[in-house]
Order: sequence, then C-alpha cells, then structure tokens
Amino acid sequence: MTTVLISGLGLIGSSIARVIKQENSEIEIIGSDPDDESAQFLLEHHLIDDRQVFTNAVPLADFIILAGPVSVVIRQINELITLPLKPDVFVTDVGSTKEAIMDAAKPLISEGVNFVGGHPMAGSDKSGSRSGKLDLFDHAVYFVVGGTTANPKLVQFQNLLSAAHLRWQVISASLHDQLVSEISHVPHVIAVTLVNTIADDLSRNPDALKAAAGGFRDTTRIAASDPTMWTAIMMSNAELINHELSKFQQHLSHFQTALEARDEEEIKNIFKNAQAVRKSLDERK
Ligand SMILES: NC(=O)c1ccc[n+]([C@@H]2O[C@H](COP(=O)([O-])OP(=O)(O)OC[C@H]3O[C@@H](n4cnc5c(N)ncnc54)[C@H](O)[C@@H]3O)[C@@H](O)[C@H]2O)c1
Ligand SMILES: O=C(O)C(=O)C[C@]1(C(=O)O)C=C[C@@H](O)C=C1
Repeated sequence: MTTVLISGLGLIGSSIARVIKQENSEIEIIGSDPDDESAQFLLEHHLIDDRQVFTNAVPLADFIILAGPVSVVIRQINELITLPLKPDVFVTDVGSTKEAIMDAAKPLISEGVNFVGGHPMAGSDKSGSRSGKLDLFDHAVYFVVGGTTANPKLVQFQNLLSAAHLRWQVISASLHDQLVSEISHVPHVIAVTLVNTIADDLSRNPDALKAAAGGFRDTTRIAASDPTMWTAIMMSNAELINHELSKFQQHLSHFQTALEARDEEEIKNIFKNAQAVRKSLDERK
C-alpha cells in the first residue's frame, strides 16, 4: 500500500488530497495539521484516512508533501533530517518561494533523500480545508525545482495528481523566485496597500466601501488572503520583492508626472501599453 503524508491541511494541502483521492482512492493519506477543524473536516469527508502528528507520520510515508506556510515548510525540512525515513521516500513541498526552501533541503538531499521543490500556480484568497477544491489546480502551471523526468518517484508523484491535468514546468529556484516576485508577490503587496490606503481615507465613513464595484473588488480580492501565509512569503523573498517594488514606484512616479503635467498623450500611451499586455494574457489561456 502506498502512503502519502500531507502536512498542512489548508487550501492547498486539502485540494491535493481531493485530487489524489479522485483517481487513486486506494492510496492511504495521512494528514497532519495542528488545526483540529481542518483535519476533522477531511476525516469526515474521507479525503484523508488518518490524522497523526508529523513526527509519527513521517516514518510511515512513501510520499511526504509539505503544505504549511513557507516558514513551517523550512522548519519541517530541518526536522526531517533528524527523523527515520523510508529508504525510497519522495519529499516535496508546495511553498510559494523556492530558494530558501531548496537551501534548507540541501543537507537532506546530500543524505541521499529524494527531495524536489514544487509550487502549484493556482490558489485563492480563501484558506483552510473547507475552501479546498478538486478543480483548484485544473490545467495550472506546477513549477518543479530540482527534479527531472529521469526521477521515477517524481513521475509517480505527478501521476498521483493526474486528475488535475497540470502543466509541469521545471525551473531553477532563482528564476522561480524572480518570476513569482513579479507575477504574484508584488501584486499582493499592491492590493494590500491599495486597500489600506482607501480604508484610511474612508475611516470616517465605512459604508462608502460597500459602494465599491468591480474595479476595486477585482484589483483587491487577494488582499483578503491569510496574513500568516503571506508574511512567510514576504520574509523568504524580501530582497527580490523590494527590488520589484522600486520599479513599481518608478512607474507610479512616471504616471504622476504625466498626470500633474496633464500630459494626455503620455497617459493614453501608458494605458494602451497596459491594455495590450493584459489582453495578451487572456488570449494565451
Ligand atoms: N493560497 C494560495 O493561493 C497558494 C498557492 C500556491 C501555493 N501556496 C503555498 O501553499 C502553502 C499552504 O498555503 P494554503 O493556501 O494552503 O494555506 P492555508 O492557511 O489554507 O493552510 C495552511 C495550513 O498549514 C497548517 N499548519 C500550520 N502550522 C503547521 C504545522 N506545524 N504542521 C502542519 N500544518 C501546519 C495550518 O493550520 C493550515 O491548516 C503555503 O506555503 C503557500 O505559500 C499557496
Ligand atoms: O488566486 C489567488 O488568489 C492567488 O493568490 C493565487 C496565487 C497568486 O496568483 O498569487 C497565490 C500564491 C501562490 O503561490 C500562487 C498563486
């Protein structure tokens, strides 16, 4: 019997459990999470078969999927070095940054443990196991760091997730973190900053926020995400995010200069450029 340990039964961990059970119901999934409510929900819905503490579950697992916040993933990788593991265990994670995680995994890898970093490029502003969905990852890119198709256990792991029809992409940790700083982390900071700016301005009239239509809602949905998860992401990719934020500030200053000068042509050029780029994103889908 194949045993999969999922540590972290929130949005991503529970969605992975759903995907595995969809086509591989015979696989035993052990869930591990300090949150009783998330674990209980998955047990009741037969999406995990058992719940155990991390240290007890690790020696039983053929596949270990670390799905807690990035800071917890790093802590658990360090813990794995001290725990008894099955000789051919495959260890992976789903964390949103990869350099810090791959660095933490170096001692484990040099002990011969089959560790491959991972990151599904799909998610939501919701958290917890109730929010997980079978189709959360449908046709999404799934980044793989440190793995090749010559790794039979990685291929088995990919087969476990076949119900999600993922688009697997091998990438280096540094390129990954650069890319996600631009397409995920900075957008998050901007959404959060926008909400806080407006909230300050509207503090004496809270009902005004309820009038917000699609524009505000679409640009700020992700600001409702879990602060613990996002703080861990910021802490582990701070330098690149900071660098990208400086570029953002330059673009913002450029826009302000054009606005102050009532430079109609430049304002329209800025909008035209963004429109073309944003439309091309939908065409490529
Ligand atoms: N939310 C997204 O959109 C998204 C997308 C891709 C990857 N990720 C990454 O996936 C990971 C999980 O994110 P999520 O959205 O599922 O968050 P979540 O908040 O829904 O779930 C995280 C879970 O980890 C649990 N946890 C905390 N400490 C733990 C510990 N010591 N041992 C075991 N579990 C522990 C929490 O109780 C919670 O249930 C993060 O590393 C995140 O960066 C998130
Ligand atoms: O769709 C969302 O709500 C997300 O925030 C998903 C999202 C992102 O696109 O930034 C969030 C974090 C991840 O690591 C990957 C995906």
